[in-house]
Amino acid sequence: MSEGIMQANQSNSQQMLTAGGTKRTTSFTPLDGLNQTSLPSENKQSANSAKEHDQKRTKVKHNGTNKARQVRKRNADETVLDAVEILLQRIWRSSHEGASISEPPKEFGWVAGDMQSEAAFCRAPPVPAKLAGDDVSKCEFEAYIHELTERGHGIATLEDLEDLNKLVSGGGRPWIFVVPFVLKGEKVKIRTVRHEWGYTQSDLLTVLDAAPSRIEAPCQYFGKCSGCQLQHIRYQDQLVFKREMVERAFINANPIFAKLNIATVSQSPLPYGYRTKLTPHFDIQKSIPPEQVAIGFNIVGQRRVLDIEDCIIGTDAVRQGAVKVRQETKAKMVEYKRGATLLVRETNVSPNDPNGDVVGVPAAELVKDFILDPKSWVTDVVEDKKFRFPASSFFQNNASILPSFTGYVRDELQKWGRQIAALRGSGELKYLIDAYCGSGLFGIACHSGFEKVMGIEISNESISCANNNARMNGVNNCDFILGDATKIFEKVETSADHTAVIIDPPRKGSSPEFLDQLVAYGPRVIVYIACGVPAQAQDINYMFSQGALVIDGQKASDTTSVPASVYRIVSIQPFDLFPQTYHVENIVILVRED
Ligand SMILES: C[S@@+](CC[C@H](N)C(=O)[O-])C[C@H]1O[C@@H](n2cnc3c(N)ncnc32)[C@H](O)[C@@H]1O
Repeated sequence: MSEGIMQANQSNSQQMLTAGGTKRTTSFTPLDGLNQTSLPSENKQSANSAKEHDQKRTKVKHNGTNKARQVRKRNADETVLDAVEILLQRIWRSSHEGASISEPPKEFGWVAGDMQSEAAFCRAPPVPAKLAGDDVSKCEFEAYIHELTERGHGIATLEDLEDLNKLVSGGGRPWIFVVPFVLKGEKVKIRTVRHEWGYTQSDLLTVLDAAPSRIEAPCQYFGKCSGCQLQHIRYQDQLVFKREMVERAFINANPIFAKLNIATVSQSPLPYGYRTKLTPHFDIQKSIPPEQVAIGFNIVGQRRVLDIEDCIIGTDAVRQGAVKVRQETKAKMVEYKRGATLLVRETNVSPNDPNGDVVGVPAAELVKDFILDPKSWVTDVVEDKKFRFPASSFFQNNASILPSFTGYVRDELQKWGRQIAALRGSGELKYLIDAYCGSGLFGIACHSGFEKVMGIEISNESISCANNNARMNGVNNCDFILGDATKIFEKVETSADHTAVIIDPPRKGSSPEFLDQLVAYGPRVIVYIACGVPAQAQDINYMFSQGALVIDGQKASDTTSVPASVYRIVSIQPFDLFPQTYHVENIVILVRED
């Protein structure tokens, strides 16, 4: 077995796809069944777990703004339905501005809140005649892109904007096509793939009228590889898109969140060459000779692997490592009985001795290298601090943005500490809780100025890293403990008046159990960091529904709870940790009202 193997992949019996090596222009060669609304397996898993979590949250206590979503149908991609809803609502409202009716009529379909009825979906949209037969695939149309989903897929109709306005303002509904790699305002040629509930998946054939923010994607695999979705969009416009997506996630959670002010997305210093970790993989199939096995990433919407020689979002060190592990693995492919996932991770080593101890070497003197063994240790550098952790465990993957990311949290904590002290005389922040602390990144980066930092984390391995990292950096006021985040409140002895809490849960968000205890404890400041913004927005809406959050001076009208503490949101700052992909990290700061 290669030292770079993390885990066996499930092999499948599909045919191998020969990698396309040509640079993409505005014409696309559609892969059979290519569409982005079928999620790559990793995303699908996280989407599923987020859904389970949402349901739990909804069951426990929920404001109910998204009730309708529970009844939406099996295969439909929620993000598509959301984007369609937003598009149709926008058009309908703009054409009825000033009119006495403020809501679309009920016959309008799911837009009018008639989402409980499956019939509403099927009734309204006229399926184009060409698509009405049994075989809906491979019909070609010219279509117009009016909106993007939160994953960057285009929502297209056969009507241009003017005709769409006429149709929708008259209460009609267009048929919807979902198309990858397009931009708002573009006219494109598409080929249909299959029907889903309320829309038709399609491939992009040609861009007929390109949007001004369209650029040539620099990666030869873009459009086939499932890793990146936004390379065809100018970087500054990717940031605009991501800000809109954060806004949309919050408004989806509760329309009152339209009142929130979301800052411009803080950009990554490196839009390419930023990823400090890559996990190429391969499948073994009897029908494929070992020398032809593809090593790379999944093809968009499929479980087949695309052979990828180089991934340009990787750092230089990671790209070198990827070339090496690929060569080594190909050379002994004949030995593999099953597929596997390979790991390449950037690390920092002593300039004089790459295998030597880094503990005594100042962070600024370390140099970049790569490692391939999941059991070996990585050293990452963030500002003047070193962080060590096993190569297979979690750490933020964009080192170029981490100084401004952690620096922002530290500056905000200090700023609010000063403001609270100025207002209350002696109310400064003295204690910090770092919940879901991983290997101690935020607790250690923000420790100065606090008397004590306490972290909690469910992974045994990460918690021992966190304590070692504090020691290695000469940080003496941190104590990281093993446990479920919900247990932290049993152990906290510090006064809530002097305490700030950072929470940085996994993509599925936190839990009502944690949030209830957080509000009952009532720290002065809460910093909520999230890579799963929809789940974060749901968590914040949960606080709102419990009466623990005021928005623009307003409390949830239907709450009967009397919370122990009430917060207001003082900032929402997204950070682009994942350029070229639809992912975004978001930091919400809440300050207790007194
Ligand atoms: C998004 S990571 C953040 C880690 C850390 N804050 C960082 O930035 O490096 C989420 C962390 O939460 C941990 N975690 C997941 N569920 C947890 C739970 N119920 N209680 C405590 N920690 C949990 C995971 O092991 C993971 O380290």
